Amino acid sequence: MSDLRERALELDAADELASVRAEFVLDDVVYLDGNSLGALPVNVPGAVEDVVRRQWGELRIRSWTESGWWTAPERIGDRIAPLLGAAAGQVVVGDSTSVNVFKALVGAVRLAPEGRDEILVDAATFPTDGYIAESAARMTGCTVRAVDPGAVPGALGPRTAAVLLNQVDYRTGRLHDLPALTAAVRAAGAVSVWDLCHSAGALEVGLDEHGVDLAVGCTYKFLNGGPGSPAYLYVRAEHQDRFDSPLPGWNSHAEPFGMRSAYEPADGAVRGRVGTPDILSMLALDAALDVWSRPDVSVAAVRAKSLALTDFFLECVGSYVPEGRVGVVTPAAHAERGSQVALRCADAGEVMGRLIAAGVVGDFRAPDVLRFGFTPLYLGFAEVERAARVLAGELS
Ligand SMILES: Cc1ncc(COP(=O)(O)O)c(C=O)c1O
Ligand SMILES: Nc1c(O)cccc1C(=O)C[C@H](N)C(=O)O
Repeated sequence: MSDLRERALELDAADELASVRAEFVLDDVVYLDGNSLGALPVNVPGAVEDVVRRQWGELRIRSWTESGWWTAPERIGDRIAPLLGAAAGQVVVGDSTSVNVFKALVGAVRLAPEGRDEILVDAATFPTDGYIAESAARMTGCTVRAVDPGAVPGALGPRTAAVLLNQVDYRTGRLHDLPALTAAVRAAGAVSVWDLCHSAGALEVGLDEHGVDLAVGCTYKFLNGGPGSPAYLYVRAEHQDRFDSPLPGWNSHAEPFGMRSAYEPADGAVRGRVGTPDILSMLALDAALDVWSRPDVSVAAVRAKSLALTDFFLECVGSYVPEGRVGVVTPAAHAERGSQVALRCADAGEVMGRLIAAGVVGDFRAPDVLRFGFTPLYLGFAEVERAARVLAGELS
């Protein structure tokens, strides 16, 4: 047996999260795409069946109160909050990430001091954030400036109203310095908005500790909520009274069943709601979050294993893949690495097609990136070694 295979077995034997894999439905495919769609937790089908057959089928309308449907957005928000380093009462679940980017960014400009008219946006952002920033800017009389996150401190000025950044870049896997960038935005008197899609459930975020103003993220990646599961919005407690949502629906009204024509916003995280929550998806997510209640599962343990997995993958790639065949895009420094590894090669699209056919699932991001996501809750080191070995075979 090769040294790396032997070491993988030792690492698996010492892995304190190894038993968590049994909480997920998996097969012998090496699944390195949990940064796009997380795997199915075993308890979700039964939970969804109960929601459909009993709560909807038998209780029908009574479930809005008796099954807690009406308050599910803020209750599940409070379950996600500790994973983001947020105290209760600041996170609400609902709508897509795109919609929450819109609420957060327009809300951020409205929170900013009068007269500020520029929004800074991560130049490499996932496209939806950039499109929405343009529209939010048109609505609020701002202009958008695209900047590399590292250049944000130098770009901040008296005109900056809001800054929209990703904690982890979806393509490169680079982890940006959320504490330092948030502090710089705050010092400039502007309002920070973070997209946590590729960091929540994979690493510590520390929203409260680092003074983040607003944040959004999806739940179908490292939180394993299922395809299209609802996103979340964080509004820092100190801003909630002044948070002016651009989508004030009846669900965020102080008295929704008063059916009044005049809008009066609810207090707290509820102010981020819009319309009727997507209960089936939301309660699938609720069940998916149960894994975080295990005493052996914590964000710190997940982050430690994530770094060990990505370190080991990079070592295996370095050892198996012919020199110069791929470039490593993801930073080597732990402080700059999310929970994915991106490799660059000219024929990445075809290579990924062959890799998937060979039982190793990652994804391809145009024009030339092979992207591999590492979900520590269900991945083992032997799988990582196998993925690198199969990849090397497809590359030679
Ligand atoms: C960083 C980032 N933001 C936003 C989105 C899109 O969010 P949604 O399709 O849930 O609106 C994604 C992925 O789809 C993403 O990676
Ligand atoms: N949200 C997705 C979808 O609805 C279909 C396919 C993929 C996705 C993704 O999540 C893409 C992902 N945000 C990315 O980082 O590329």
